[in-house]
Amino acid sequence: MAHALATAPVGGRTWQADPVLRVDHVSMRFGGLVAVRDLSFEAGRGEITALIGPNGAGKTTVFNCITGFYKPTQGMLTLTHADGDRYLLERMPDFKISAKAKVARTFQNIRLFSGMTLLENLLVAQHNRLMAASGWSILGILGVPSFHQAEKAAIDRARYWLDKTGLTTRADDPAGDLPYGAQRRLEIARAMCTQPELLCLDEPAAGLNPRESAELNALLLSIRETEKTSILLIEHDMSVVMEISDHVVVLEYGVKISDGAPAEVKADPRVIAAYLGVDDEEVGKVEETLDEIAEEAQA
Ligand SMILES: Nc1ncnc2c1ncn2[C@@H]1O[C@H](COP(=O)(O)OP(=O)(O)OP(=O)(O)O)[C@@H](O)[C@H]1O
Repeated sequence: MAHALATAPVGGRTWQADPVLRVDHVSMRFGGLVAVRDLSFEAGRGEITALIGPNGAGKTTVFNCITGFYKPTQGMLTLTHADGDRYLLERMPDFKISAKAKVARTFQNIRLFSGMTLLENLLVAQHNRLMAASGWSILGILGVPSFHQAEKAAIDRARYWLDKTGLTTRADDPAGDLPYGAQRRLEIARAMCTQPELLCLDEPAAGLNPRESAELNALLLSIRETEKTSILLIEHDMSVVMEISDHVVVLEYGVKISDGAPAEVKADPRVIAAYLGVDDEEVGKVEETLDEIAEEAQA
């Protein structure tokens, strides 16, 4: 679903007109295993891009290359801020990717500070900015007004995200006491407190019930509309992918097999084959069947 936030499309592809992220010919090897092979795609600014594929397809490896956990064996990853500043992510250490390039991520397994309160978790996320504002403690100790302003802004931002994620009433509870779905929302709130240009979510709907999954969809759509944040997500839950994505990239065995709008990808025989576990030789049959269905629909 293309939407109003994107600029004029090139060849109908909004994500190519103004990409926040360009992945150019990226490969990642682990010894003899090629986890990602010659992968190229763009994620559009202000759009929700989904990276999908069967287990072991290389999705998390791509995330780890974008966020600096791994250095790709080959290829380029270019992040471009709205003001035009460019960052070559494959050349940057992970702490600079989050602090300077402003890429935030969540993980497949929740990684909150479970003994800290929700509010504390969201303030820790803003530690770098607060440390800089405190002149690495000196201005903070001296009680300089600019530090107090930064501290107040951090608390206001934390409260804003607690509100957006429906967690305000639990602000002073330990994060570990939250139900699973609420912990997932808190992780997203924590990432958003860093005011990212690109928010990377690794299976945000994993383990959620249908109601929580619908709440997640609403939250992600609201982040796109209100904050204009670009989102890249790995997701197995097709209801999430098809309902909220503007653009879907499909991997299988580390290779891109499809790239397009959700409706196009859903009808792509290679994607159907990958998901249904059809052998390569049978892809032709799947294609024929789809053609027949299309012809019948037109008749
Ligand atoms: N650090 C590593 N060392 C060796 N092999 C790895 C490493 N990380 C990933 N792999 C391998 O790379 C391939 C892709 O794994 P990856 O976790 O990226 O897939 P995925 O698409 O995220 O899978 P899932 O949906 O199950 O999370 C797999 O064969 C995996 O075993």
